Amino acid sequence: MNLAIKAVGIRKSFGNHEVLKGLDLEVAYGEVLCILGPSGSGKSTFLRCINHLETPNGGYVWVDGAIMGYELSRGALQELPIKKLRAQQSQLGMVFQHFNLFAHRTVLGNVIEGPMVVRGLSRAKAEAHAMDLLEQVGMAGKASSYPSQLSGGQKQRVAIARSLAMEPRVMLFDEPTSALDPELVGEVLEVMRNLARGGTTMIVVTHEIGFAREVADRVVVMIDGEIRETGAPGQVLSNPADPRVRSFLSRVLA
Ligand SMILES: Nc1ncnc2c1ncn2[C@@H]1O[C@H](COP(=O)(O)OP(=O)(O)OP(=O)(O)O)[C@@H](O)[C@H]1O
Repeated sequence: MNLAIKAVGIRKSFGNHEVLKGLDLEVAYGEVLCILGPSGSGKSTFLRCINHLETPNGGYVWVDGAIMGYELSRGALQELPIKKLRAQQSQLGMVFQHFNLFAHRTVLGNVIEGPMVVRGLSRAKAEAHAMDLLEQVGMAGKASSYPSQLSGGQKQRVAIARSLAMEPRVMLFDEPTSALDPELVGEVLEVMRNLARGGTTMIVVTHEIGFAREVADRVVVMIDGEIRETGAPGQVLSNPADPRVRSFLSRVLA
């Protein structure tokens, strides 16, 4: 069986600033991987390179065995035209720190938009599926509300349902709780915990060490554009081998 994600030698620079210094990562289907690390270590950039929201300057990413951003044409790799790239990207659900909901659409309208436009589902099918997903994230009762009528935690739960509606192979979360008031963090983590229990493949960039300890199958710690440590949460979080990882964790766990 293919890996869900395989990334090899991912490099990314902005001007002279080398943000990612050749990262390798493999994620199996059903796995939950949490990426931790200090602010500015390149976690978000890595996630954005995985789904080609940023084009890496070096290295390749495979999603279910297909190389992201390229196709083989006459024996050579050619960059994908934008339409094909968008189709590939839709295999990766992305949940951002800021929810990016359409303000002028209802909750239901937000969730059915992608499946109707991109997957070509009928309104009735898209609506039935969306209501199931809204039920799953505890938001079915707000289907006809507008985003401005929701709390941050509720908006993020809708954003998660909207990503799931595209039936992605992998869900990517980029600090999904860091813009939330502390009392709203728990409800979003609970939805993510349930997804993980249900077997969803997930890569989660997070500062929530407790969530990583409890839910992750594997934890990766990035420092200064490199993966410095990877392993089971118990081992990485309690007994890291790398001194810089030890120092980062002792700061955040203090
Ligand atoms: N589009 C961009 N243009 C220029 N520099 C960028 C861009 N995106 C990210 N960077 C820089 O890359 C570095 C890594 O940023 P990134 O957001 O990936 O870090 P992070 O580990 O996710 O940080 P945080 O935990 O604070 O979100 C930072 O120095 C940032 O300023």
